Amino acid sequence: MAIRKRSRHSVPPATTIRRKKRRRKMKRHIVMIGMMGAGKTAIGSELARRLHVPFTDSDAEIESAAAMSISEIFARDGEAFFRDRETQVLSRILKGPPGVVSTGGGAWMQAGNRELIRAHGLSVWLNCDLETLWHRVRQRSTRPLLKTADPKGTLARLLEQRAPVYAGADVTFEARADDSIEAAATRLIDQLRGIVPEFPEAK
Ligand SMILES: Nc1ncnc2c1ncn2[C@@H]1O[C@H](COP(=O)(O)OP(=O)(O)OP(=O)(O)O)[C@@H](O)[C@H]1O
Ligand SMILES: O=C(O)C1=C[C@@H](O)[C@@H](O)[C@H](O)C1
Ligand SMILES: [Mg+2]
Repeated sequence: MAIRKRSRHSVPPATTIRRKKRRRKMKRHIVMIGMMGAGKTAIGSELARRLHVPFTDSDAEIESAAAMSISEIFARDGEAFFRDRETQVLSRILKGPPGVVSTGGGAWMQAGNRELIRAHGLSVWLNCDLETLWHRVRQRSTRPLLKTADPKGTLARLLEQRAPVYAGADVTFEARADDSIEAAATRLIDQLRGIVPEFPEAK
């Protein structure tokens, strides 16, 4: 049987086409860090959806493992207990398949967690101003650290203490009060595309 040679202009075999269409795989996690209300969960889940990668939220994982809300865990077992669980859960998530991981607002404050995150992912600080944070968190009573006589003052103090440590993240994303979650995710994707070499194509 005669074997026909492919011309320079012929259509490539189906296998080549499939290989070209296959999505680029992320090699490391993208880890969202920052204050409560900065949008780690909201923007993180939108980012994961657009990149077609798994999304995990450390707060949600702790709550489902304990079958209790974070407020209940703080009230029954205390903050130190919660922080231990947070480290365990983060370690498990970060050793799993790469995706977008949203952390709790205090996770980056522990040196051991920062090491863990640096070993497995790219950290992204959602930098957000106090007024925007307050506007977002004041409606809901799900943040135990804000159950004080002056929650806005507490939020301001936490922001002041934490901002210099958050600033050690690999990437700083300037969260804007007037962005929608979708618009923020689009800006973040554009910013990350220039930083992450194997960045997957986004929707
Ligand atoms: N542009 C925006 N970016 C982020 N969040 C927004 C935006 N606009 C509105 N929101 C709302 O603000 C809230 C942000 O809270 P979110 O739970 O995502 O914060 P978080 O950083 O995960 O906080 P926590 O540390 O408490 O988990 C959500 O209710 C979200 O719907
Ligand atoms: O800022 C923090 O320390 C916290 C933020 C939330 O995500 C939760 O992890 C918890 O309420 C503590
Ligand atoms: Mg969250």
